[in-house]
Amino acid sequence: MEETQVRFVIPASEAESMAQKANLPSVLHLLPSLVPSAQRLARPPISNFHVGAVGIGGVSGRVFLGVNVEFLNLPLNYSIHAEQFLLTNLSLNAEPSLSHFAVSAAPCGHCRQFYQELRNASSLNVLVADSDPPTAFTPLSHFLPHRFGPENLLSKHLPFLLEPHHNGLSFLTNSQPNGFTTTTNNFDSLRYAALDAANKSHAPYSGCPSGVALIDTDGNIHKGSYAESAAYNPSIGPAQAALVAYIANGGGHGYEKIVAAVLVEMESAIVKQEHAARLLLQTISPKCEFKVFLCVGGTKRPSSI
Ligand SMILES: O=c1ccn([C@H]2C[C@H](O)[C@@H](CO)O2)c(=O)[nH]1
Ligand SMILES: [Zn+2]
Repeated sequence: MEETQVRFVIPASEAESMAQKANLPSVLHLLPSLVPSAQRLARPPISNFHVGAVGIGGVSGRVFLGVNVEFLNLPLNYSIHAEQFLLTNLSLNAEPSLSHFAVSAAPCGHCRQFYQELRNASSLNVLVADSDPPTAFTPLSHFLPHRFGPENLLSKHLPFLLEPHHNGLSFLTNSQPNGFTTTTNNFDSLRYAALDAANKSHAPYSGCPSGVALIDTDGNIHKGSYAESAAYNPSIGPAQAALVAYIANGGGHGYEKIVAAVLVEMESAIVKQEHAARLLLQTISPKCEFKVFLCVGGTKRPSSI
């Protein structure tokens, strides 16, 4: 597969014709064949270990890519695993479920845990493409038996990760901080994009949803929603999620093009993203102007829509 053909989201019809052209019986067979192309899109300047994950949306049949992303000069736990990138990519494209994915190396324990957030976690099919011939698709429950997951903490009637919901957040009146002098004239769009991302955030454990929106020098906005794990630590922060969008939307090789960022989180939040998000964004793009807007509303348990 030529690299130029591969994007982070492949429409279902295109995936089908790619499978046909490659003489593959179905799009499921295409997933492992795209793994090497995904690996080439990874950004691991610390490990130089390229991980690629390729999954198929359970509803649309679109094919989604995920790659690992590491950040120089930051602690390792700011990194994004390819499997986390993949789920974030589905989320930002409003794909409500994942049925199969292929990945270049066995998913680590942290990723096995993160995938427990999906309603179909046990029957999600995983193919590890590092052996020749590759192993067959195998249910995630094989990789993580006796799991800890959302059911340990929450009712199963609540929306799971990727399932549509709205957190009911809105801005405090006069929430524009004094002295915010963004050089972009799309500032209001940035603020509302971050609010939209916060409203889509999956934060049922803390009740503290949040979202980040970035703007680049071309005026493109990239937004990401905070997504929690029942086991807390595998959660993905809103700035990481927005960087997934930046990369998946074809943002440049580096991050210097990111000129401004807005975080929206709740005034009453007991889990705050502000410091971690600022540290991440200003480390990778030192000139990035970073502001926080507080919001109110929301319920501890998001409502399904
Ligand atoms: O399940 C895994 C395990 C590791 N990595 C990445 C994280 C880091 O960037 C590099 C080395 O661990 O590989 C993943 O993307 N997925
Ligand atoms: Zn992992």
